[in-house]
Amino acid sequence: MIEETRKKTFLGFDFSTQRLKAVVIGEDYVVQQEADVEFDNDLPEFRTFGGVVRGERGEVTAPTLLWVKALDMVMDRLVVAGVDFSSIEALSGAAQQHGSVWWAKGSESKLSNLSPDEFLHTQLATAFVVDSPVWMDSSTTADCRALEEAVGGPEELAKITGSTAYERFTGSQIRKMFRTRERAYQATERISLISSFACSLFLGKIAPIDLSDGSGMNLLDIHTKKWCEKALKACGDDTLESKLGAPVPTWSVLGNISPYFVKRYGFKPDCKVVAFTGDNCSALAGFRLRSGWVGLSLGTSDTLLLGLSAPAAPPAGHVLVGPTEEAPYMALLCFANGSLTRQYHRDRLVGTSWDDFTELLRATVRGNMGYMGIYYETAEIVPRAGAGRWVCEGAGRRAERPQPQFEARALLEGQALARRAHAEDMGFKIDSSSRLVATGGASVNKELLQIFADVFNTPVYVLEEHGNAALLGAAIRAAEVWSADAGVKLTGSEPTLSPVATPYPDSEKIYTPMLTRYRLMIQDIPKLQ
Ligand SMILES: Nc1ncnc2c1ncn2[C@@H]1O[C@H](COP(=O)(O)OP(=O)(O)O)[C@@H](O)[C@H]1O
Ligand SMILES: O=C(CO)[C@@H](O)[C@H](O)COP(=O)(O)O
Repeated sequence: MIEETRKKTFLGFDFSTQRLKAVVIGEDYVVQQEADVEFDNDLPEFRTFGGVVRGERGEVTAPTLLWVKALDMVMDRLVVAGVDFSSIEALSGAAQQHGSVWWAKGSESKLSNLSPDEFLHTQLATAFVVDSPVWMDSSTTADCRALEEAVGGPEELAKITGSTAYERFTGSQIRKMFRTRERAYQATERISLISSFACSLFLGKIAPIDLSDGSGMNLLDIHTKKWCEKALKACGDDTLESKLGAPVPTWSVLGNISPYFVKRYGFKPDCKVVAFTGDNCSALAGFRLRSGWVGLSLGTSDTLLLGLSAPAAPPAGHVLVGPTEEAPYMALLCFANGSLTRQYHRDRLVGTSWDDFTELLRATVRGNMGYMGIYYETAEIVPRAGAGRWVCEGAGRRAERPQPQFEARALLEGQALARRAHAEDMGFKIDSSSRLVATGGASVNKELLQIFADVFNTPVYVLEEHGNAALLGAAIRAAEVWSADAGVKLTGSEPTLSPVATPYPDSEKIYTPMLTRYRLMIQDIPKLQ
């Protein structure tokens, strides 16, 4: 490795559900500038709520052009923040997982001939055949069952692809498009994940899908790291493989940045674009979790993540190819009712202030005098269930009109109990070396993290450097992949973890019986088939 003195910086993006974030780090991995664009408020013309548009039968989509316009906007905000684009050696990114982008015929040629004098969104206005189905979509149950059957059953599909069929996974979404909108399918030149779509904008051509995010499709053989032929055949026609392109390791340098960015923003022509990946994969790369540590992403979804050394087929949740060479595989468990559900009930119970919600929580005790609740404002992924609310008192009776303070705690304790119960079903074991490492928008809420610490009976940490591990992970991956590729040593080191919540000594006594009650409660919830 050589040491160089010229200033080197790295750029990371996170195209998550509700906003687009960007960060510039130095070669010491210290954050230098950042910017973000919130879809609902900054781009109201797309009429999204929480970054998405909901249909009547579980369809959840986002207008693809919204993300392109958000990129135009975030780039301008980085300019205003004083970013010197000429010092950026490499960039990478993360994006919400599973969602698909349907590129119209001729769009790759548009991507490679962009005029630097105009915004991306005006030039790509006709580049997408349909809006993008996203991870909250629950409209493909029939396609999931058909995919499982075609591959030899749910266990076989899980053995091959790391997961039984899930509605939001891209394979069943593609199958639904092929089955119900065949003209749109046929008019499609390429299908990207949201991560590889975002990467394509920087690369000036369609970027390959990376193996880690590609494992969230139910189409990839996570052992051979190639598309599973039977799964492809079940989801589309013989053009599907070429529509997807061959997947690549997440740590690949895909090429130099497109001339559009060089001319419009002053990037160096040899600034490298490193493959983009899923936000949870990127968070895992940002966390550097040790054995026994679990990542807890509290973004729009609540997601639990852990690194694995081998691709064990999970009884619940998903196994993905890992995002770095050090983390060959990862396990993931995703709950759809995360921040937006907390936010909805905060608004209902006290209005728009998190401080007022905290006051409400403080009027209750840990264990909530027996009140427990399960609140789904959107179809839940784990367990598979439709929207609904189930609140009961200590004696197990349905609580008819619980006071707002009991509801506030029942919501948060119910969520944490669900995370623990289903993590245990996935094989997660708690011992004295366990830790939760939290990230995402809600990880600033100390009371919420205290509830997680108590329910898991495990200390909770956060990253000192940044509250968004997916975003920081994207910039660090750009730096590390560039460093290995260029043979140039960087000074950055492991992120620092700070403790934010420690379990009280009586936590186990309070929450173990509640865990049993949670398991009984979910048996009575009508499941989606
Ligand atoms: N103080 C807080 N307490 C709890 N949740 C919060 C707080 N501040 C922000 N949030 C939640 O963070 C969410 C956004 O998190 P973020 O990680 O940006 O989402 P995503 O990455 O999915 O777009 C919002 O929906 C909001 O409810
Ligand atoms: O579907 C999943 C993971 O399987 C979600 O976690 C999405 O990746 C959305 O992420 P956030 O926007 O909630 O971070």
